[in-house]
Amino acid sequence: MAEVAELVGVSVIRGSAELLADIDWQINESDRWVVIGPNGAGKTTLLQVLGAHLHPTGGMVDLLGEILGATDVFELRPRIGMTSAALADKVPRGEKVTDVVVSASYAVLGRWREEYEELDHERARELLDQVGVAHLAERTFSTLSEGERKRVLVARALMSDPELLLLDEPAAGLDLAGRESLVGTLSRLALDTRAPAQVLVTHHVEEIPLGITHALLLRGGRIVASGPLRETLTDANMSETFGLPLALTESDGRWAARAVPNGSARFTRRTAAR
Ligand SMILES: Nc1ncnc2c1ncn2[C@@H]1O[C@H](COP(=O)(O)OP(=O)(O)OP(=O)(O)O)[C@@H](O)[C@H]1O
Repeated sequence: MAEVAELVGVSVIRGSAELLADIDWQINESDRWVVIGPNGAGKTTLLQVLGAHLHPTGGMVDLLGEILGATDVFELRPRIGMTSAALADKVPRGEKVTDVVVSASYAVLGRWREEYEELDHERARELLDQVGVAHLAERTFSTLSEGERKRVLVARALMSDPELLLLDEPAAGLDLAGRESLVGTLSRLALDTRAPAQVLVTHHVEEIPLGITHALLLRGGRIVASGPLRETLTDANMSETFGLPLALTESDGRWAARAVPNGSARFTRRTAAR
């Protein structure tokens, strides 16, 4: 099984704040990971490291066979597809949807003087079709709804045929119908054996698409648990991650979580016993 990324003892420190500590993680070609954790857990920081946008303070990061710090990140980044709210904010006003997608071939945002081949445009249209927004290709990105923008950014992330796909809270801010529809699209992507290795960040187990194989739970910059999805996504691990007694249920591959009423005494006993 080919390895896509390996992190050994990774830490990120800013001033006196430890954003990430002791992160050991291996991602293989066929893996589809979900990273779950509360606000401020370090999820986005971890994704920034995986996207070669942030160099860690300590430890070793091997991305697609290249060691961060000893490789040209500008050659590495196009091999990694990424979506995030920060990226959406950087799309220039007035940018056409099809150009938001096609410009990913050069790992730039905002078309300027690059010359694209007709094949690139064809691929952009195919990808927009794959995520269900082909009809919006000629629209201006800033006129799209939140859900439509998220889909366009997934198409953009796939444009360079990446070997690793990073999705930072792809369903955040969507209404129920929008979330379910996007989770359906992401499920097809996760289940597609030809698709690249994937890492999806979320706060909510309800947003885990079908096809996700592994979970990494993060709290305070440290891994609480990581491994195959069903072994990792347990009541005990999730309760520790969110600091709240939680009960999880799974039905047909979709997950839900709720706080356990009067569960605090049980939770306190269990965590105190560690
Ligand atoms: N430059 C910085 N200096 C100090 N602290 C920082 C810096 N950048 C981020 N942080 C802190 O690091 C922590 C982790 O941030 P990060 O954005 O990775 O968390 P997250 O899990 O993605 O959070 P959220 O779910 O709220 O998006 C937060 O407490 C944040 O305030």
